[in-house]
Amino acid sequence: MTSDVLIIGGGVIGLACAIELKSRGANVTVLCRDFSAAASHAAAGMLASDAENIANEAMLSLCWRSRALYPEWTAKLEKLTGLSTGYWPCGILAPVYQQPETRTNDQSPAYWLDKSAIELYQPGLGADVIGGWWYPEDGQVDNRALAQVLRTAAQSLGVELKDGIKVEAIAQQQGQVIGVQTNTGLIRAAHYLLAAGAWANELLPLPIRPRKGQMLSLQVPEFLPELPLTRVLFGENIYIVPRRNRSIILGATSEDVGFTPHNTPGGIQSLLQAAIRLYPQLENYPIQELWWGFRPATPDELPILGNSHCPNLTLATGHYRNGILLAPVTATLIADLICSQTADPLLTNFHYSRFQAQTSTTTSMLTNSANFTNGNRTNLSLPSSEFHIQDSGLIIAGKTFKSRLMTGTGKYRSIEEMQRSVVASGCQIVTVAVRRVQTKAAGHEGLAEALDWNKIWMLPNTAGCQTAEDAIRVARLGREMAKLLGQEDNNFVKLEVIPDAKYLLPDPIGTLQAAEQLVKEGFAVLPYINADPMLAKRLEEVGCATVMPLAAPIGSGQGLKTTANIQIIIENANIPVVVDAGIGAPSEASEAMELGADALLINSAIALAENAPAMAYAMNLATVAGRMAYLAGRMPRKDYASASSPVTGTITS
Ligand SMILES: Cc1cc2nc3c(=O)[nH]c(=O)nc-3n(C[C@H](O)[C@H](O)[C@H](O)COP(=O)(O)OP(=O)(O)OC[C@H]3O[C@@H](n4cnc5c(N)ncnc54)[C@H](O)[C@@H]3O)c2cc1C
Ligand SMILES: CC(=O)[C@@H](O)[C@H](O)COP(=O)(O)O
Repeated sequence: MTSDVLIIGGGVIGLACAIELKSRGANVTVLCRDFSAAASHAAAGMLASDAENIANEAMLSLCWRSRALYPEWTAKLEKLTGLSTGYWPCGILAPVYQQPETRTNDQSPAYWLDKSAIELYQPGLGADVIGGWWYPEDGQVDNRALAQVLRTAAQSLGVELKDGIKVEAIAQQQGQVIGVQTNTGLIRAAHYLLAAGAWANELLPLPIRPRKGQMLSLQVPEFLPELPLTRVLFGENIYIVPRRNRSIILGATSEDVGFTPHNTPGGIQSLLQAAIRLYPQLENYPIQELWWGFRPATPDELPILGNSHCPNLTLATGHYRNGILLAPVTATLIADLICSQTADPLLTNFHYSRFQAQTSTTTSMLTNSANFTNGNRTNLSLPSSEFHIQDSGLIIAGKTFKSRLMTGTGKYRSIEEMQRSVVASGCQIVTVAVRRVQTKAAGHEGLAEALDWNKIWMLPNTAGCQTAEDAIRVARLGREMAKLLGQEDNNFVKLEVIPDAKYLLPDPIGTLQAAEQLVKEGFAVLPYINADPMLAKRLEEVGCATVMPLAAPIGSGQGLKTTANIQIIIENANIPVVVDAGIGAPSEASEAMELGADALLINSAIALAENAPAMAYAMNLATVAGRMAYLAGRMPRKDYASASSPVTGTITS
């Protein structure tokens, strides 16, 4: 199937664009990994152009234009589907506890209400509220209802919606996108739109980071026949959004913790405290639901809209706190651009190139991997090819690494050999056995000082721990060790719980127990496991940052002995799968990457090679080659031969 426009991402932005493009005559397909795992479902749905006090003029214009489109846009969608979006131009009231400074943006219609006026406007506010701003033009939409309406509308218009499809890479050739590599194969279109929200930088090196927000909802008690709140309350570190269906949404925290899942007691407590201070009677309302989501944040907090470095790829992402509000205007501007090549002047303010000094979207995966040198140049001479496939690199717990090969530090004949091998491997993550460094075990003296931790990310591991308790303790020591070596924000731990000395096979139960505890303590946990798909899923569910299934026992060099199970793990994982242990040769490293592993951890095969740095270099190339081959898409296996040259036109006697 080839469509005119293929959209990556089915949040409100992808769906709103799909509908607009379809209504202008395009054939549209939307690929989405999971329609409900989206910021669009997690949001509060405020349309807060004025209450947000936006200082950037272009952004303010964009927000105003979008808010102005809302009544007609939602009316059309509701007519088409017969469903309600919950659009409610209810205004936003922003109570304050201290005399406010002047507003950054004095162009918005905003009215100051003193204490007595605000009490009349909204009875029941906290006693220490001294007044507040009233923004009559702002409002809200029920974002979950809106997402459902958008899906229904898209379907009824004939947009092809494909759920459960993960785009793994954007394939490019000669400056054009030639297809997207997915978990179900390569899919092609004439034009592509990237609308993958907080996950966009898994596909292109755009500076988008997830900004987690925790939320909860309460229910208006039955003994209150009327809604106690009929407008949004926008307070300090809290907003309270009353829905017409008697839910009251409270949000939201703003946390820079990567894609760490779950609600936390601290997060929910801070919301409840702020909400009760602002509107005390909420204290007694029943709690309905808790959830969290990831805002797609850019460094300047403005979206990335418009053309990309490829003429047939358009960008609509990075909407951060205002994506629900900005959906209609984004759809209009993007459809103008794709269908009529008309670029609204406003778009220049949101072009990706404003970040170009910090990030290059045209660097290829080959170039990235080959040139990464930990500060020392390796002598890699890979061909600079324009037939590369864009690959953003490996993302673990919100941190991006260009290299997909991790190495260890043990078993080398000398520190100097280890240093040269680490450089030749091109790796950016090196795992270190916390216990051995702490006890200065043979071969580990001076190890911590031997590598430049400004350039290499330390992955402390719990090698030598036989129980969950032991591993938890050593993980905490590891975090301190990383801090001491200058990596203040390093919360990574490679979790190994290994009671068995002969095969060094990990204890699945101890690993799961330790992982659960360490995730609660804020660690990014990378558990070493047997290649067990069920265990991998459970570890993902408790919030691990990766899973690290073994290819074969540690140090055995037996190669990929667990292929079938690793394949299942890869198929089902939403977190990176790092094949760890047992790889003996570059062909095996490549094979694991060809299967779709996100990364490899290789120690013994490098350290025990006759020429360790040369083997490290070979493993580097094999990792890149395997990844590239995976992204390029292997030809299907066939039972019979099929001639490579044409069978017609031969000379017959
Ligand atoms: C707690 C919270 C409160 C918020 N409150 C508000 C608010 O009150 N008002 C407001 O205007 N905005 C709010 N926002 C922001 C708003 O939700 C987002 O800006 C908006 O939803 C972004 O929409 P999107 O479609 O770009 O991304 P998303 O809604 O995140 O959708 C992206 C989709 O792409 C899919 N995807 C990602 N990668 C791939 C891939 N490789 N292959 C296939 N599919 C992929 C994901 O599964 C997802 O379904 C809030 C956000 C949060 C988290
Ligand atoms: C260093 C480390 O973490 C190893 O325990 C890892 O499992 C790699 O195994 P190989 O040594 O078999 O590559």
